[in-house]
Amino acid sequence: MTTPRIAFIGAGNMAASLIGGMLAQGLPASAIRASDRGAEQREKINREHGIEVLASNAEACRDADVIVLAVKPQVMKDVCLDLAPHLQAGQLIVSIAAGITSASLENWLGPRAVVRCMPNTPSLLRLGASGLYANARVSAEQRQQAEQLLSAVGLAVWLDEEKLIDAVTAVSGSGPAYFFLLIEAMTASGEKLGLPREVAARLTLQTALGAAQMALNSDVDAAELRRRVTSPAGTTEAAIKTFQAGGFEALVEQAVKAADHRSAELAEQLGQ
Ligand SMILES: NC(=O)C1=CN([C@@H]2O[C@H](COP(=O)(O)OP(=O)(O)OC[C@H]3O[C@@H](n4cnc5c(N)ncnc54)[C@H](OP(=O)(O)O)[C@@H]3O)[C@@H](O)[C@H]2O)C=CC1
Ligand SMILES: O=C(O)[C@@H]1CCC=N1
Repeated sequence: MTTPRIAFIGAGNMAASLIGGMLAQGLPASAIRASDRGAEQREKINREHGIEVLASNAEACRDADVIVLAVKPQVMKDVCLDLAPHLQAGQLIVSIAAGITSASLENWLGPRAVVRCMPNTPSLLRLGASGLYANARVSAEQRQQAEQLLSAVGLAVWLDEEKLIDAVTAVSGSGPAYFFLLIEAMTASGEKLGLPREVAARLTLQTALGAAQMALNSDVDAAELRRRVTSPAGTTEAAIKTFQAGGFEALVEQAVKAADHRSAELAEQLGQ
């Protein structure tokens, strides 16, 4: 397959993570263009990634094979309505916005091949996790193009049901922030116990990395790996009992459900 020309509309945090990951994977900088309304942001992305970053969304899209819509959900409608007259036949629209349905995008852009995708920021390190959903207009070649782009920056999983993008958003789209919160809390706790902050942070991070690698490479599940750390009447048991007494699992479930709910709510609020 030839290298697709990609245009990113909105060059913020998530676009930068995807662009950085794609370049690191070997995509030439000349294959990627972006646009952003902020002059400072345009300069920053151009400086950091060596790609062309334009002020005009329409110009960024000209002759692109794949157009990645990477603006906030709240401005998506206006961006799409402005862009619609400038789109060319055969262009694939990939939206990474939380909560904006493919039907809304087609209302604003006209009938289009649309892939909804929910990536996450570790894509920058090519350790991303994305869920993808294609509408019925997406051809087999376009499906492959979308998969090629997202699998270049990590795990890419297709979903048969668009509704499940809300769940992906709640688990892996927002997920890095949950782990960062745990890292922050564990580091602060280590510091309170007397460790220098830097030492507490490094121990926490290496433990997070080691635990994730172990779980990925193991043929037993996370619950069994946890049991293997937890000696009867030992220190881990004391900590786990405290987590459970505080309702840890139920709290995680509530938090993930809140993100899923918010994604559906965004679709209702912003989809008209
Ligand atoms: N951040 C994340 O972890 C993830 C985000 N997403 C989705 O990605 C999308 C982008 O999020 P994120 O990168 O965090 O947001 P950012 O605000 O960092 O990026 C969006 C960029 O688009 C610019 N922009 C706004 N309006 C326009 C316009 N009319 N034309 C061109 N550029 C414009 C913004 O400029 P300005 O700052 O001036 O508004 C900003 O630089 C969202 O829809 C979000 O749901 C999906 C997965 C993960
Ligand atoms: O918080 C948000 O709405 C976006 C979507 C997933 C991660 N960040």
